[in-house]
Amino acid sequence: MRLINTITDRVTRSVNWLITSGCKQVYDEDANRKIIVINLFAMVGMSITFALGISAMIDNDRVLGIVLLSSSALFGLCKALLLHSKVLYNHVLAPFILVVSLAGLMLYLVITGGVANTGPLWIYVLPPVAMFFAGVVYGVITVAVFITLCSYILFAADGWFVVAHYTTEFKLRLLYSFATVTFLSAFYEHSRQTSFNIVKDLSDKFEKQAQQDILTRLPNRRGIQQFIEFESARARRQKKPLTLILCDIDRFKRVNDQYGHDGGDVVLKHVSDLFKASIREQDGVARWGGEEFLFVLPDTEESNAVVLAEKVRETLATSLVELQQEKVVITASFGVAQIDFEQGLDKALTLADKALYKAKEKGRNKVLSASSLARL
Ligand SMILES: Nc1nc2c(ncn2[C@@H]2O[C@H](COP(=O)(O)OP(=O)(O)OP(=O)(O)O)[C@@H](O)[C@H]2O)c(=O)[nH]1
Repeated sequence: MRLINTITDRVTRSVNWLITSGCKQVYDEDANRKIIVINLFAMVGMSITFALGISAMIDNDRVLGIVLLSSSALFGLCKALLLHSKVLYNHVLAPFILVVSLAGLMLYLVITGGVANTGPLWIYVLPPVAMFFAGVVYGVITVAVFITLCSYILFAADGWFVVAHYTTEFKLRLLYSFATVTFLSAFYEHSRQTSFNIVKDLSDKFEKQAQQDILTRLPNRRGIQQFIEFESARARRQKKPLTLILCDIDRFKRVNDQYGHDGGDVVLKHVSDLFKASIREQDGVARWGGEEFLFVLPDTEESNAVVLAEKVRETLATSLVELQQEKVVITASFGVAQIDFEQGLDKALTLADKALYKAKEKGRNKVLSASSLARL
């Protein structure tokens, strides 16, 4: 049983690796989905053309055999390109080779008729594949070039170029039906792309909303998380300091009790606007909880963060907020802690929280740093 599980697990992982090679996190979902289809198409195309090529060779049809085996090799090349993530633009190069080799193979089948004149039946594969891999514009251009070449080969060059014999009705209907399939494929791909873009825009909008606090327009806890992780990684890599300031509005419950929830919201907006205006472009500030805010200050030592917190504290305390025709003084307390990368982010947050608690304890409207706690 364990052996079967191990084998199933290995097979699943190998198949997964084979069909997802070339996918990258930096590409959007649609691009990665295309890469998976390219992988599948290249593998299926490589296998089928290889089998047909060997069969043609056995039947002594050397030219068809060589063409099919060459196509198989080109499909294999697409797969190999996707396996090598270091090849630049491999996700563009692979579908290009795939579409061009497919078009070449289809032209060959039209010219020679393939097996018993059934070759042209395969050309309907080209429009949906070209549209999907190259997009509507390049797909239509590719298919237009293909139809032009086909028309020339079937009509103008007839007699010396086309090896297979087709009736004029067959040739005309082949081109009409091919043009119809092309139109339908372009229409389908355009609708698919449009629907994808609408869904993506909506999903981006919802994602943004989920990361932003509606009242203050500041990032919320979830929204600042990515920024903290990114800046932590950068600070650790570049051996630069990164400091956090946790801030809590003083006696906010009283504001709510006295001026109502709407009055409290006005204060939250006032404080947020003031915080946003106080930081540098590279800094981040978020609404961490109800009346709690978190500043993330890259390339800043704890002592410098204390200076900034002092400045913000003083500006807030001196900028009065108008609530029900009254000018109200709003103050806040601040806890500052530099991240020690040996101890991690959570430890710095705990220290900042402790410093903030101490600042409240010492009478509020104060700034305290984590390192000053030891001296208290
Ligand atoms: N208006 C408003 N109030 C909120 C919001 N989120 C949290 N609050 C209120 O904020 C208040 C926080 O009160 P406490 O945690 O007791 O703290 P405090 O009154 O600020 O006292 P200290 O922190 O000790 O100075 C609570 O009454 C919450 O209901 C919000 O979005 N809008």
